Amino acid sequence: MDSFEEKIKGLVCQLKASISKDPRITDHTSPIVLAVTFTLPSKIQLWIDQLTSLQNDLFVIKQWKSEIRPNQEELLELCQGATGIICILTDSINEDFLTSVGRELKVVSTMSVGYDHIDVASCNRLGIKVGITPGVLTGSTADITLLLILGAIRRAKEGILAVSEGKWGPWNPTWMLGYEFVRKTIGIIGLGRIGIAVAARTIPLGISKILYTTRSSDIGSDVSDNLQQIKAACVAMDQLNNKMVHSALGNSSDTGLEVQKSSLETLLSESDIVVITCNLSDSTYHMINSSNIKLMKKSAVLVNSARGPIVDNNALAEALSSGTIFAAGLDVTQPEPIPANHSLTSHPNCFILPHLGSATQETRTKMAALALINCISGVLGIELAHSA
Ligand SMILES: O=CC(=O)O
Repeated sequence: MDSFEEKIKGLVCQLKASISKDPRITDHTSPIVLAVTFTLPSKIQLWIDQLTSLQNDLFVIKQWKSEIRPNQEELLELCQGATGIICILTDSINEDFLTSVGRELKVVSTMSVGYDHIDVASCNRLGIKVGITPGVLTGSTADITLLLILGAIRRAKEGILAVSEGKWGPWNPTWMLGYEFVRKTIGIIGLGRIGIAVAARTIPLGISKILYTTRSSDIGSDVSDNLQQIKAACVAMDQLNNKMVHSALGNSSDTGLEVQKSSLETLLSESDIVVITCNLSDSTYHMINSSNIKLMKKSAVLVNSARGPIVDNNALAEALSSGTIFAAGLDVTQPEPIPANHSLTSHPNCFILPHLGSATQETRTKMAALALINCISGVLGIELAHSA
């Protein structure tokens, strides 16, 4: 965070110089307008407040402060004439919006790693930069994905419901059994930063094979080597801890980890845990549909921490009801929020969280810092730290 603070400090100094009324520094005639569509985490909001106090006829900050999200008309009103916009993933930054905002717009900086809510092709055509916040949310999103995997595979939702609904009877050896990870295969659809972090988190639980799809040619031997090393370290630790007793990782001589790129079909049919961590795009919309969900094992779980529309909800609801798959864990749905009376919401085998992937104090602060850095950089015409 310190390096982010330093970076923001430097950029704010440059911005201040640019909005100073000194004619030797100021070469722009229309004011710089920053539009911020939400209230940032407190540490970063302080920077926005500081900038707000500098407002003059060369610099204006407009910020949406209400808890209720703006509708499209209100969003446009807020952003009209903006030079830079800091937005979030629920703001629809489409072509109409971009052209209506006006010609001064230089940068749209979203506080998210996903950018399916922004028409990047139109931004490129109009010369508008698009800032995103990758990297800083990898760990927290991987953590919540692991929570979903565990919640689905160990029937957490059913267990919680049984307790709250008074259906917790006497201890029963065959009641509410799930599955474990030992010698299982995890399939990661879209093995990028988050996918790799998820895979790494499942290795200590006993996973022995990772299948993956990726847009790039493959993940590279360094990533694969790192995953192998995690496995070797976990097995060594397990052997040390369990010399005389049951080994948590199963057969202690089973030290290998297979890491293989595969087709979607092979991944779906061979994996015990299928995790979606890819981007939403035209080619991944409803990628998990009624025909390919049938390829999955009856005992398999499907986890989505990427974007809701990658999974066809109806197909998933049907697969859960018919026992085609064992359970699902979702941090994202289509739509969001998913209605409380939706068939997936009430499904006992569908463990749903309300898009909490990056929701930690630390991560959201870093994301906001990066979004601010990207926005000021774009306004000043400096290369963005991370662009779409
Ligand atoms: O979903 C969260 C993000 O894209 O940052």
